[in-house]
Amino acid sequence: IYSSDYVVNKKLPKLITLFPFMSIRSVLIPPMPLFRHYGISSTWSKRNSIYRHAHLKTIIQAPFLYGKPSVLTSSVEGIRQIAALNGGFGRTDDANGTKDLCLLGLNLIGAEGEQWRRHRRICSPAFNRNTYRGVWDSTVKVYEEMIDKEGWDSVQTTGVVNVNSITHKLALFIIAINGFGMSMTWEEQKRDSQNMMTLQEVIYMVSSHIFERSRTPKLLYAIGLPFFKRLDEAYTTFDMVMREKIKQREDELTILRATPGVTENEIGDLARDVFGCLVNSRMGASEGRVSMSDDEIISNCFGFMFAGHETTANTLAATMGMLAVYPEAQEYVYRGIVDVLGDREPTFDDFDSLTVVQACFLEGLRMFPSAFSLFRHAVRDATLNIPCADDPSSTETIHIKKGTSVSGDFIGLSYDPEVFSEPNDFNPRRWLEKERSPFTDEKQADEDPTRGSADTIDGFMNFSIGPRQCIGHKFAKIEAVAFLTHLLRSWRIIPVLRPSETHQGWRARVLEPHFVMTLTLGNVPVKFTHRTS
Ligand code: HEM
Repeated sequence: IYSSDYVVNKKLPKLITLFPFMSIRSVLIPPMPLFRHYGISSTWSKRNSIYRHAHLKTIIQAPFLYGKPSVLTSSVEGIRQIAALNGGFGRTDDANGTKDLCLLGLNLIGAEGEQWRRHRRICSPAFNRNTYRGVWDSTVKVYEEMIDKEGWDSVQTTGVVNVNSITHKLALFIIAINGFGMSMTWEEQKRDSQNMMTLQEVIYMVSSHIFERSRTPKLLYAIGLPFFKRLDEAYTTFDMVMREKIKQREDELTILRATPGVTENEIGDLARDVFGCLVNSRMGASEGRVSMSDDEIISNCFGFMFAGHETTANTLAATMGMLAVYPEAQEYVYRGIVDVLGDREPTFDDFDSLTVVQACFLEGLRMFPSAFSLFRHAVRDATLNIPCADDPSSTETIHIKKGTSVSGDFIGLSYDPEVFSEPNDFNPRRWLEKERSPFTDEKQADEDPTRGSADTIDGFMNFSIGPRQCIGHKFAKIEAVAFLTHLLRSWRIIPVLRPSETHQGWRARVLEPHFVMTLTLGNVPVKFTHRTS
């Protein structure tokens, strides 16, 4: 069933399953390994082991009850090839949910070909130093508000805190502030006298029910079920607020542009966030620049919310969870922060020097790749040339028929011991090979001219690679580094253990993700103890 119509190489090892890993049935039906149904979390539960016998680190996943066979690869070269723009693999597909993300109009995530190029050309300049400074500053502001409103400033130890709820709120706020130009406060807002949803509720609702919105038949709205009424209200309000914001920002920019003597820098200041840059890009359209419609601006902001909220929040929660499991790594990161800052407050300009915090976040992302798979399908008959695992100097060509799904497995890659030694250990130091380790001789470390960069490790792709690489990767890193630096310099993260539970036992119980569109963590219970206590 799988060799002739889809994948041509019969030699590839096949993992026979009941359904495809990535299918609605895999999400809905709990795993039953006895019946060869492993569920959507298969690549996590098997980590790298499914490739152990595959001499190409590439297998065919062959469902026998329902669905088409697909190719799954954790090979660095394989993932590079499927991520390339002209390699014969496309992203947008009904099956992988990208089309749902265009429910408000075309955007960067859902576009292909020339349309994608246009969106990327307009969106890329919006991720600039001004925006990043805004991301840092707003993260610090939200952090300070959190400390104040949660009452942490008057205690030495907090009660049990679910880290995940903090990081989700933080990440959503930072996207709303910098992606849509909205203002958000940590304290819950109150509804007005007409009981209209607050802006926070609107944003929560819109960001967490994308698939319900795109896949539910209109009839359910017509019946007037309360949930769908609220969903409708949220989406309608979101659309209205965004249109008003576009108009308002456009008016401000028009006035500024018409003022004699105003420099491009001053205009840039007003277009200070991603949203402002998208609006501003349109103002130059008459000068021959490419531009976007209102719908496309709104849809792109919506896309940033989807792409940047859960991913950043889950990675931050996982990183903090791992820091709780590995207190010595936490002390290492703390000492790295003190090395850079001493007693003074961190600023955006410290970002490049805070390599140890960057490393900590990258290590969290390696161990929990929130975007866990690179979904592609062959848009024509295509080939992959993959080095053999047992002899990397020889390659094998895999022929793939048009229409076959091909996934890059970031979990398999991240836990491949040939790419990351001791992959089950949380080890931020691996990103800073040349960084001073606490055990290195002081003088020798100071003389090392290459010290100090959290460079990416060859083979790390959890922000993807190639032309469609995550446009928000630096946005996410800056947000994470600003938050973790502030938190870790004042607080120790301690896991809330059950009686006689070990740190590793806590890790196995708590840091076990579940999967929908992203790799997601549940409740991550910790305590924070002030470092002065
Ligand atoms: C830890 C956080 C993040 C992770 C792990 C992550 C991961 C990824 C990955 C793997 C892709 C490529 C998907 C593919 O090629 O099919 C991607 C694309 C994308 N990401 Fe992120 N992302 C993160 C944060 C963000 C943030 C904060 C934003 C926006 C503010 C963002 C916006 C996007 C967009 C718009 C794309 C599509 C780019 C294109 O197709 O040209 N991401 N992300």
